[in-house]
Amino acid sequence: MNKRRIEIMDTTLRDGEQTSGVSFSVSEKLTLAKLLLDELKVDRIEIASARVSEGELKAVQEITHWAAEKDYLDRVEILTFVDGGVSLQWMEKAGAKVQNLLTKGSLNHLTHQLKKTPEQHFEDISKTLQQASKQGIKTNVYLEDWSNGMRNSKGYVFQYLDFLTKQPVERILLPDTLGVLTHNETFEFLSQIIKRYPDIHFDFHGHNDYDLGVANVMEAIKAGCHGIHLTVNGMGERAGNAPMASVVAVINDFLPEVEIAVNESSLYKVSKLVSAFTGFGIPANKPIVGDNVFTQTAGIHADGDSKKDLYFNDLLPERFGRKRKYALGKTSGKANIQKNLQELGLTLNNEELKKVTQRIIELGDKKERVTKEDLPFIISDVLNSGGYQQKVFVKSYVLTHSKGLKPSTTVALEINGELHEAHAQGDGQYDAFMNALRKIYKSKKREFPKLTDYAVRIPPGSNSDALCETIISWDNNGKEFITRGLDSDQTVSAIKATEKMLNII
Ligand SMILES: CC(=O)SCCNC(=O)CCNC(=O)[C@H](O)C(C)(C)COP(=O)(O)OP(=O)(O)OC[C@H]1O[C@@H](n2cnc3c(N)ncnc32)[C@H](O)[C@@H]1OP(=O)(O)O
Repeated sequence: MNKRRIEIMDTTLRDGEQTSGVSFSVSEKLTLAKLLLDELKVDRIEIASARVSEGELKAVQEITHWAAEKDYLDRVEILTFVDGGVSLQWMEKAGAKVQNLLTKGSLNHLTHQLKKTPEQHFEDISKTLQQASKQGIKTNVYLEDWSNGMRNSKGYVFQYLDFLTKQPVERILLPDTLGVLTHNETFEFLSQIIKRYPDIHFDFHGHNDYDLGVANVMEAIKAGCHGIHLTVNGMGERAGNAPMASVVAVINDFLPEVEIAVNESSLYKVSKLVSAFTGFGIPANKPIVGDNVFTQTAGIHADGDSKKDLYFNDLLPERFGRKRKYALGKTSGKANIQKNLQELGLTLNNEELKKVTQRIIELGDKKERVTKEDLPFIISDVLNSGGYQQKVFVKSYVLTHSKGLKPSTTVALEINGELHEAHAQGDGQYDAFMNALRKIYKSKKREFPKLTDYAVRIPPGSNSDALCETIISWDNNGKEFITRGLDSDQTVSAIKATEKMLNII
């Protein structure tokens, strides 16, 4: 089958940055631009609105400098305004070569915001296009509020498109600016336009106000659109834009007639990086990239998977560089526990398995979070079998915190019956504690894992706000795991989580 190639334009760095509270630094924008084009392999990126700030200008200059060396300038776009050439001067300074000119796609916006007639607007646009051509800048044109335009002032939209399709324009960008379209309307409106102008390249830009972003993008492609606009993690103003990872999976799995260049296996990495740069956590249930989306929780599901992968769908985690997990909690059955024991290389007989399952269900009932790494401790406790022997003990420590002096600690650690002591300073008490441990492990030439995430919370369901839980993620030579500690003192709960880690590596 001859596949239809669709362009993916990522606008995380422009529309995504319009998420309230988000601002990328210059180096973050450059890092993401490189990752999006070189690794995720989107076709184009929109990286800023013109005129925004000095910092934005600097970021765009750095990206265009890099893009020029790679011959990517045609793939790097800037949102500009119909402002008598001010945005174009900004583009010149920034070294950018493609503008996405923001114009009015509804009579409502044109009349009330710009206070112009269609003829005046077209005249202004025509002058901007001529100026751009003189400067060697290519133009795509946004019809802002186009979706409402199609509902309420269709005559204006077609009058404008008749004008625009005769202008020196590369692509026409059709945004559902307020995320109001249904999937049926998206298909209907775009079909009408694409049939009328079959030789013009149209992009669709979907917002997610009704959670219809992905569905609308799908309909836009079916209607014959040539490009779509997406953001990583669905970042963007209000409810955000159509999210990259979900749309890519939908195209790959449900639209076999369509071809895209995006590299599925990089989606998770890019998503994590955007989350780290923006401080916007990825919801655990966000398709493809959320923490929980490849975790089976119900005992029946784990059982079906053990027998014949019965609860798998086409979204195999390995496609996205991820792994299937089996959660432990009150809906666990024996099969969940078995799956986790296999990973840890542990075996239990049927009787033991029942007892451990029962304890995990009890803990789940109390809203306690149980991780795979807790299993050895639970087994040891439940079976009191002596089968699991704790090897490493944090025997004693002193932590100091004082004004004007660096926090410091002295730690005594018992490893396989041998006592070690170390003293260290750090940026905080826990950092000092970790530095002391690192010293001991270095002197013993033992590996020490990297801490990759650290979260503190009051455990859900806990009646006391004096109790605190620290959940730490570790990476030991590519093997990732999580440990938890519970205490009334935040640092002590982190130390307890760390002691568990020392007994796992
Ligand atoms: C599709 C989208 O998401 S659109 C998002 C576009 N990007 C942004 O707005 C983010 C960056 N914006 C900014 O930094 C600022 O708004 C600037 C620099 C563009 C303008 O700032 P200010 O001069 O302070 O104006 P302010 O933001 O209050 O108002 C916007 C002005 O632009 C005008 N305007 C609105 N749309 C357009 C357009 N497509 N082209 C030109 N001017 C426009 C408005 O009518 C208003 O003009 P007025 O002050 O003469 O009434």
